[in-house]
Amino acid sequence: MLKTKDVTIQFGGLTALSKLNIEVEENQVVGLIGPNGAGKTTAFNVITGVYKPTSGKVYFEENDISGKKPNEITKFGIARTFQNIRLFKDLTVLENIQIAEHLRIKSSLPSAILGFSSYKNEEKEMHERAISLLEEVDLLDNIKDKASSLPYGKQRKLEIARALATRPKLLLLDEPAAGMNQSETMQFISFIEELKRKHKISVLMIEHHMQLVMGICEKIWVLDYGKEIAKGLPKEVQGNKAVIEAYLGVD
Ligand SMILES: Nc1ncnc2c1ncn2[C@@H]1O[C@H](COP(=O)(O)OP(=O)(O)OP(=O)(O)O)[C@@H](O)[C@H]1O
Repeated sequence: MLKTKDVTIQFGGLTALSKLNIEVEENQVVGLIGPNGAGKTTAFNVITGVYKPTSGKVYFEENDISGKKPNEITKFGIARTFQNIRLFKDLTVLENIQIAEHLRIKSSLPSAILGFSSYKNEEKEMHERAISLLEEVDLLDNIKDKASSLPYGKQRKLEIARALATRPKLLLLDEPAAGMNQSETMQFISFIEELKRKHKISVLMIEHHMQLVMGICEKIWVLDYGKEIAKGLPKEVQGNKAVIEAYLGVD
């Protein structure tokens, strides 16, 4: 479903990504790991249209999406969360979801202004869907709270619900378990599995928490200095010499 073909990104003299070839298949949870500065977030930024590849291509369901704008890529069916949570902090929990839903609303502005029934129906449907998403991430009791007032773990879940509101086929999660304790992290495994089943999505996840990555990902790509150093099943990657050396910083 997602394929990067020899994606390279240069920032001045720095090659942040070098000939990256990642693949995510339908209904798969894939991990993207590697030491700090390896290029993981840069890979997300290329896939979601924040950066244009210097060379190489990104394909999603056979469409060439390289260099398309982030809002176009959302419409293809890719949504993401950020390493540093990005919510509309002064808006309520519900409003954060509604904004995301409006990104994909079908009615045109004139029909919205004139209050045509198609628009009203869509509004009603969107409201119901927002409520069901918030119920799914256990935020129904916080619906009127400002996003900034939520504890950290709930903000992360709101960000995921907001991403789901755009009805993605592929969800990119950038360090979703950062700041979670051990038991929250373990619960997060079943949370993601449930999302995958219910929304029929694939997930590409950057994560440093190895137990989570090994417990949830069907396939793992490992980057170091912008290059793929290993890929495979969790147990294959875990025992890979290059991976162990990259993490230990051995030359
Ligand atoms: N906009 C930019 N301009 C210049 N250099 C950048 C830019 N974005 C990323 N880089 C550089 O590219 C390299 C890869 O960074 P990136 O953030 O993708 O790494 P990462 O694997 O996500 O690291 P971390 O685990 O610390 O988040 C780093 O050397 C970073 O400084």
